[in-house]
Amino acid sequence: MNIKAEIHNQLGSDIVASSVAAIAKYPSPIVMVDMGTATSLSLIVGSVYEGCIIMPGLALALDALSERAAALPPISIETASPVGLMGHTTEEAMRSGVLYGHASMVDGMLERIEESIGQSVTTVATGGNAPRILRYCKRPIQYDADLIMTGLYLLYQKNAKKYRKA
Ligand SMILES: Nc1ncnc2c1ncn2[C@@H]1O[C@H](COP(=O)(O)OP(=O)(O)O)[C@@H](O)[C@H]1O
Ligand SMILES: CC(C)(COP(=O)(O)O)[C@@H](O)C(=O)NCCC(=O)O
Repeated sequence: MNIKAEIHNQLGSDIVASSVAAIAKYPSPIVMVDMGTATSLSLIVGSVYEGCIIMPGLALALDALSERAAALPPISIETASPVGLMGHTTEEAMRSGVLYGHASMVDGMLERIEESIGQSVTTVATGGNAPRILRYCKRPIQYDADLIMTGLYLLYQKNAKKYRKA
C-alpha cells in the first residue's frame, strides 16, 4: 500500500491494517469507516491510501454531552427496539441525537467524498460501534468485523515471505 501522507508514521497502525485488508477484499475506490474510540473514514484508490477524516467516536460524543451539559444525564444507547427520531424525554432525545446524528455524519461525509472524487465508492465499516450505527444509516454499508485481524494476517504473510527469502 502506498500511503499519501505528510508523515507516514503518523497513520494509525489500526488504519493501516484495516486498509490492507480492504484493498484485498473490496473493489476500488473504497471508503473504510472505522467506528471505534474515534470514527475515521479512509479513502483508498487502487493500492493508494489517499487520506483520512477523523471525527469523535460514538461513546466520546455521548460522554461529552452528559459531562459538559449540566442538565443532561449519563445514558445508555443500548435499547431492545429501534430508537425513534423525535425524542419525548431527555433520554430519548439524547439517544436519537447521538445515534441518528452519527449515522447522518457518516452518510454525509461519504456523499462529500464521492462528490470530491467524482465517483461512487465501495463502503466497508469496521469497529465495535459500527453495528450500533449502521442500522440508522440511509446508505447500505457492509460491516466487516474482522478487517484489522485480516489485515494483520496479510501483513504477517507478506513479511514472513520477505524474511524467508533473505
Ligand atoms: N465485538 C464487539 N461487539 C460489541 N461491541 C464491541 C465489540 N468490540 C468492541 N466493542 C465496543 O465498541 C466500542 C469501540 O470498540 P473498538 O472498535 O475496539 O474501539 P478501539 O478501536 O478504539 O479500541 C467500545 O465501546 C467497545 O466496548
Ligand atoms: C484515528 C485513531 C485515533 C482511531 O483509533 P480507534 O478509534 O480505532 O482506536 C487512530 O487510528 C490513530 O491514533 N491514528 C493516528 C493518526 C492518523 O491515523 O492519521
